[in-house]
Amino acid sequence: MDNLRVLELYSGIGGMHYALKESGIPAQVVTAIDINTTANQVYKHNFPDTPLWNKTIEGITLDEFNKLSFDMILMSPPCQPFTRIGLQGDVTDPRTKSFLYVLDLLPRLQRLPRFILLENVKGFETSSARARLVKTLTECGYTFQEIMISPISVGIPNSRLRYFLIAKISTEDLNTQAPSKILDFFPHLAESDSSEHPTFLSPACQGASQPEEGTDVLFKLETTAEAQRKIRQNSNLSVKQIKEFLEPQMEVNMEPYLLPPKTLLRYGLVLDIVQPTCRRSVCFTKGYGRYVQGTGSVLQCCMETKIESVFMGLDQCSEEEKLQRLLKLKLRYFSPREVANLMGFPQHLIFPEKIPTIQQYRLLGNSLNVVVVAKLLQLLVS
Ligand SMILES: C[S@@+](CC[C@H](N)C(=O)[O-])C[C@H]1O[C@@H](n2cnc3c(N)ncnc32)[C@H](O)[C@@H]1O
Repeated sequence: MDNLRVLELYSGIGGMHYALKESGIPAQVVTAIDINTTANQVYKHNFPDTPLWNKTIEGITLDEFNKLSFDMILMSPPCQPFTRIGLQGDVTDPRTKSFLYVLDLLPRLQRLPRFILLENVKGFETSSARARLVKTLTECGYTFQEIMISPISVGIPNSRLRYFLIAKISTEDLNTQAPSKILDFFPHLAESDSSEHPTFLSPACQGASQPEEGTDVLFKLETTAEAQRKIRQNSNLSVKQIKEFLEPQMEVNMEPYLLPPKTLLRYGLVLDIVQPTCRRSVCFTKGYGRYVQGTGSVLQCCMETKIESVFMGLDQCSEEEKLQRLLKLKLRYFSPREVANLMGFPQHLIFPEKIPTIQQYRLLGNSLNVVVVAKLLQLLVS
């Protein structure tokens, strides 16, 4: 396959670019676009040779897009209009404007890109923006699959349930498209008769129910409850332990990351605490390190202290005793490098020194799981 020309919209720190590299697909990002100057500094630092436009997407003309002549669009539009805890402004939220512009532009491009991958939060799947996306893709002749997936399903002990849509231009009669169903597991890619049309089958399906002969199996999937149960079972077995994602030097350098007494006293009972041997952690959001509740897990570093002995009757303790007990656990934040590890970023993602830790968490919290996207890209382009 020739090098694909890829347009990376809403590029942030380049999560999509890393996923593209990780996927092994021969490709080059011809342009990345984002308006966040801090994210752009990080992007530029790590991908100095990629043209990066510090512009609003809706300010770029059809002509400018046509000149880029791209085969693939990778994009993570702003998610605030769709988050369950937000106002859910959806298409009326000004932050959706640029995405609507992209949808408006797509049918008018001189040449439709062959592939599209979109990432967004849970909540997007029920939005009007998603309905418009699906309508546009259908009208343009794309076949697509929607998947809601978390890194746990690729063996990474971190929750980050996200909506993904992968779309491929199709010459098929649109009426024969597979009915749209949002999958909640990772389809496995099976050998396909035609290199043009991959077959997506669950492991449970392989060797069992083969696709009907002669069917276009672009996004044909085994979705029985039994198959899904087996996949979950299998994937749980292979989830790695948190310790595989930790930085060795943090053992001697954890002081700046320890939770301060005030935080322990105020939020001790609502912390999500994990140990190095755990096979789970909660999603790291952009507020990690600044806010405590619901922004990400914290790590217990002193394993001699039993967690039950700390929390048993804690709410009846005096403030002083409460603090003494909690301090014994040596709770710390994950470092940005460790968060990046749990999000599948390679070691060579470097934050320029001038980017403060809190900003690094912020940028990572806005980004995506690289391994999950890489696997989706392989599914899409194989
Ligand atoms: C969910 S984040 C995407 C993060 C990215 N995928 C990454 O790996 O870091 C959305 C990004 O869209 C950018 N953005 C929002 N509105 C924009 C617009 N109108 N034009 C260009 N970029 C925009 C934000 O600055 C932010 O970096």
